[in-house]
Amino acid sequence: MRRRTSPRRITKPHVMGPVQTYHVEGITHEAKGVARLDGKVTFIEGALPGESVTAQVIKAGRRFDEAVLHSIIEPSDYRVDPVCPHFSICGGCSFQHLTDEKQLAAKTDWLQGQLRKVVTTQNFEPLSDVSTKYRRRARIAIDQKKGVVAMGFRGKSSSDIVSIDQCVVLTPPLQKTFQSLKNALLQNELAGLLGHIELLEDTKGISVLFRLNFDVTDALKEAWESWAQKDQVTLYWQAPKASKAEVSLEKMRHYELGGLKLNYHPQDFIQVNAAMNQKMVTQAIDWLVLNNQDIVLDLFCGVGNFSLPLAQHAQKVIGVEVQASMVEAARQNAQRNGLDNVAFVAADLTQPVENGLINKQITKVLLDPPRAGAFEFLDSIIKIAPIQILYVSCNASTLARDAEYLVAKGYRVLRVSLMDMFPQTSHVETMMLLQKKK
Ligand SMILES: C[S@@+](CC[C@H](N)C(=O)[O-])C[C@H]1O[C@@H](n2cnc3c(N)ncnc32)[C@H](O)[C@@H]1O
Ligand code: SF4
Repeated sequence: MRRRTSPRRITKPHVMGPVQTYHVEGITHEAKGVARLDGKVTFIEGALPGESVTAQVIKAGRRFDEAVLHSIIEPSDYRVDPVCPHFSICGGCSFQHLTDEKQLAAKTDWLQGQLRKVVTTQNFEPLSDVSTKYRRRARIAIDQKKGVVAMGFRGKSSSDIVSIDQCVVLTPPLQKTFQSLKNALLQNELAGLLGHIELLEDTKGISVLFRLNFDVTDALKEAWESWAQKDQVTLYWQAPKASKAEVSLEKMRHYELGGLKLNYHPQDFIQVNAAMNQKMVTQAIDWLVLNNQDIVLDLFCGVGNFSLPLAQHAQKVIGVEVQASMVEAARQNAQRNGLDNVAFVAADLTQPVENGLINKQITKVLLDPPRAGAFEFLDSIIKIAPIQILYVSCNASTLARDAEYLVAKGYRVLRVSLMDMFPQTSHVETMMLLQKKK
């Protein structure tokens, strides 16, 4: 349990407007305290519900103002010390000053608001795991100004890179690699040649991908390969202007899920929270109550993260994914794991799809689209007429839009789960089960 904090003074630069006292009534999903002054809403970064604070308006709008916290007069019982020393300026996390339980409650309130048109239940089944040390993948920004190297994430209130020494949401092995990498890069010419760096931990170990803005000499590459060997890291180099790093078959990555082993290219999408991914996939199987009669369509399937586990419980699974290389990886993953009841199709689901996919024998559809949602494919789902649709979403507003359409076309929402895939941040992952009305 983290220590509750006492009132303290917080200073922020570049403020305008007088310091005023606010009573904070609520919190947004981006962790901004919501207060009212003379009837006008003010969002206060860093303030918590129930607190009395002083703050200064930095942006005055017609409908609302935005303010920065100046001091806390009366702190919330749920305020805790942030676990990361960079929290006040790093934009990577928004919620470290609030207890884990209240973070989840704030996200649940917000999600209920987003889904109010389609969901009547108050029971948003929570799914969570540890709240730090969970990120197995991170994209680190790097900048070099006047010889000083900054490595980290964009700031809370600016797009400047906040230089960090540690990041507590990364898995411990990635934290160690980050520190070693930073020490090695500080004095090294490679720092000036990089666009960004990607850190990745999976069952194969640790990897670091250097996204280059400029070419590197063979000598420099060799020096870095020695560093990588010493730190037991696999290095990948993405050349300037190349869309992806070139990766040989032996250098493909893999992660384990249940007893399955899934291969992927280091730049392919994988779920960043391994423990939550396992729980999410297990929950999907539970909710769909699959049997050997079920034919399941897994849309936006990636390298088969849901398709393969689903295939262990269904008669057949058909996965659909836009990236041909991921479809190929998914096929090989099925083969290597001895699953012959799963097929994969490469298709762009925002475009009209081949008729074979509109298959009336499909009993259940799982979809896990990117943030834009899946609106273009909804009419096809309605033609397929599955008895159940399991929608996994990383963007509640596109989920709300898509679910509203499905409800209007004859489905009802049976269950909703808020999956806390990214604790400390404002991101929310949702699972929704819809059932065809009789
Ligand atoms: C949120 S990820 C989910 C991947 C997979 N279900 C998993 O759990 O690892 C979304 C996937 O949709 C794919 N995708 C993005 N746009 C697409 C499109 N227009 N048509 C088909 N697939 C798409 C991406 O390549 C990515 O693999
Ligand atoms: S993203 Fe990492 S460095 Fe930034 S606030 Fe969160 S834990 Fe700290």
